[in-house]
Amino acid sequence: MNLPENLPKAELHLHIEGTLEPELAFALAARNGVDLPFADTHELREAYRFGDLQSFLDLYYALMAVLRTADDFTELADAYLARAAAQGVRHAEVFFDPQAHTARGVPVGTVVEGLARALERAEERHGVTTRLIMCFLRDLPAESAMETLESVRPYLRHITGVGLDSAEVGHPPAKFREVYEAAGAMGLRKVAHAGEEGPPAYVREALDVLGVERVDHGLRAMEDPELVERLVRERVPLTLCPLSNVRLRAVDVLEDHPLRAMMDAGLMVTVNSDDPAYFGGYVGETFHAVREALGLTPDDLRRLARNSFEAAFLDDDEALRARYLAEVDAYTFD
Ligand SMILES: Nc1ncnc2[nH]cnc12
Ligand SMILES: [Zn+2]
Repeated sequence: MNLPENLPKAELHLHIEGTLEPELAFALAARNGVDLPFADTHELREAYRFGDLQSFLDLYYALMAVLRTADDFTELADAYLARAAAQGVRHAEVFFDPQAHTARGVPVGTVVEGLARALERAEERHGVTTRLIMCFLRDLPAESAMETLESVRPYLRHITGVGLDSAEVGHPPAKFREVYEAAGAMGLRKVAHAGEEGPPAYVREALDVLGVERVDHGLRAMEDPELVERLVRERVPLTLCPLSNVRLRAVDVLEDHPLRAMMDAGLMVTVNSDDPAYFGGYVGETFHAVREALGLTPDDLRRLARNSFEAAFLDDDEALRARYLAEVDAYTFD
């Protein structure tokens, strides 16, 4: 059955560590001899009530303790890709947080090679093409980000771009000017979280100082009409994550989410799942939820799916992008 939410799409805002389901967390904890401060998966799920971004990040980083070997990262990514494929994802650009692992003594090569093994066989196994994007933790010093960038030189063939995530307020994009310059010189594409909890000025800075090609979230850009006009004019893609915004209290309820208003304003928006194991749904479920809550039409959904492929880092394979766009156009809704 061709469910509307399963139409072909690209997922462009997905933290692989945020796909760690409680069941896999406990299985890896047992395998690696890691003690989790929760009795079982039920008790862990009970902890998924967040007041803001930081309260989520505290749990998100704590649970990563179970990820230790390259096989762990492969298994994590494989599980995500299987689920995503079942919900119509044809292309996934996957974020990971190297510093969250190296800080625990896991070598960056273990992380990259573990993830790359799953991503590189995903086309054959799941029918999903992939890109890998390494994110810097913005609440750590810029020097740490620069060292992290240097440390991945041996693995650059696996990495398409850099991003910026973690606690936003108080850590403006400009803090990472030199790091992004260096990343650009290494041929890496650039994105950054901005305007999730931070002000519209952070979105401008991400564009003007870091030179990002897409803005992750960008929600608070809506407070600044001039910025909106610019984002429309320059067709800057915004990778929205509506379920995340509700769970982290950026919006009260999904019905209040500005997605529809952003589309109406002419913004190039995409819909993504962010950290699906924590926020109540993968991207298909997210499409379903926004369709119900905001009354999106089949044409709206098709627009979102087209945007996702247009915003994807597929410039090295325009024929593939064209094929994906044709798949969106050919998809019929039940
Ligand atoms: N939504 C989010 N914002 C900032 N950092 C993150 N890391 C994982 N998910 C994140
Ligand atoms: Zn995110």
